[in-house]
Amino acid sequence: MQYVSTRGTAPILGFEAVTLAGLAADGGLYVPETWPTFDHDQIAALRGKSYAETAAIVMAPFVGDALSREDLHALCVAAYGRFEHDAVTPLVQLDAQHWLLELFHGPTLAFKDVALQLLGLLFERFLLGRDSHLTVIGATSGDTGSAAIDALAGRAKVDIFMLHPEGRVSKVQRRQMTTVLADNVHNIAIDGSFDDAQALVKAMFADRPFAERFELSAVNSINWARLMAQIVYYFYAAVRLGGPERPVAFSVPTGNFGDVFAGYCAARMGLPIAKLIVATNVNDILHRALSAGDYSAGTVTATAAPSMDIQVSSNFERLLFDLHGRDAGALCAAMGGFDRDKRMALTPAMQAEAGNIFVSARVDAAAMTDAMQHAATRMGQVIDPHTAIGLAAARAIGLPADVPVVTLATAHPAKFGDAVEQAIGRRPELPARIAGLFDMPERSVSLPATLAAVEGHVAAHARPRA
Ligand SMILES: Cc1ncc(COP(=O)(O)O)c(C=O)c1O
Ligand SMILES: N[C@@H](CCOP(=O)(O)O)C(=O)O
Repeated sequence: MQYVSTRGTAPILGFEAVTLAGLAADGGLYVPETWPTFDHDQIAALRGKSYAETAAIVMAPFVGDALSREDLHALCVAAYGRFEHDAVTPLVQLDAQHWLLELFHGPTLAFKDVALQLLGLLFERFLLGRDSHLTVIGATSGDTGSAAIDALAGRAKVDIFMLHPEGRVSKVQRRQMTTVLADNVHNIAIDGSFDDAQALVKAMFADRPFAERFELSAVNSINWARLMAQIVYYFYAAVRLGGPERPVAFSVPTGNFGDVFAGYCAARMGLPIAKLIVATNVNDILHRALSAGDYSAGTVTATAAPSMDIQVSSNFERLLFDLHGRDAGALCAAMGGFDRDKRMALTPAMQAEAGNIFVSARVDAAAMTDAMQHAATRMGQVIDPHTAIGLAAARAIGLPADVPVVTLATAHPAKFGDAVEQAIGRRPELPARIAGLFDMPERSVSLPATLAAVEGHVAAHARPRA
């Protein structure tokens, strides 16, 4: 499998190189040159397979000859061995039509572990025997940071610099990052929003001498390997609910458009998906884009679902690439306009094409609270604010009763204890794996959200290419 950049001028790469590269050198995002497909029988054959087996089968076409089948399976067994549920991503039935897909049984209690536990192992494998040292740069609104730090802490050939918006992540999220004191972990609290942090990451990649000197790589969903690993749980859940015979819908709490784009990839690969519900909070650029063609960024509003407080969603570019007929020139012009004006109009034809698979809903604070209360009192489930947004959207969209609707439960409620307590009057207990978090010392530096300040800090602490 080869990978092409959405901007069309970066080198075409294989899986190993694309994993280590993160962002493409032309500022674009890598996507598979063609979508591999699974036919009805291949999907049906996934029934009864373990999560690790399913993962190895679904990811094999993307990995190509970069790893043998046995090696890929062994890495999946190791990555998912750290999850606390035998099913890795279990389904919980809520009522006759609705299910939760619990993605938070990994080490840091959010769906990010599903991809990042594997990515940490892939980095290690691909760096083996190379005279190379990666400098991983990441931006987080809370969950990617903790999951990436857990996956990379102490690894000899990687340093990780993680930027989070100061004061805009939950206390548990912050401490999951800042209490990891391994020498190769560098936490940076920036004076700005997640969008500012993400823009700084992209600016560091765009500074090619800097990017090459420090061998930059990415752990955000700009890295194709992140999305690839997230495709698996769509297959895993769908076959458990009657797929491929019965199409299943998924409701996805959405910020950077990575998780729901993984669902789109699954659909492109042949998985019968009835609809992908893009659930946003009041930071609703994606809802406006999909429902009215208005892709225009406003200012970020801080909410009780901070991991979705995003206006400029990186992975939307991957969808736009397909909506532009994979014409990189047209996409570059559109993205150039968006960078300049902070707005882009989707044509009616693009809206119609996206509407074949996506539908969207905007969930405000009251509807989110209502969903948390409804889940707790009527369904016996304590859910986190992000999951609540997915569930509220699933109920608001109202798909036909014979379509099973799976809401992705993206984080454990204990990560957002204050918000959960405020909504349902009871605080979720901290799970054992993070019980000591509030007794541990923290390490982080605060920096202004400027390229000079952040590059200066990275340069002072990273290991440049020999
Ligand atoms: C708990 C949680 N839910 C939902 C999201 C949104 O996912 P995505 O950014 O892939 O759209 C995030 C952040 O990525 C998150 O941390
Ligand atoms: N919500 C995310 C934001 C970064 O998203 P990513 O999927 O691109 O890494 C977070 O929790 O950090």
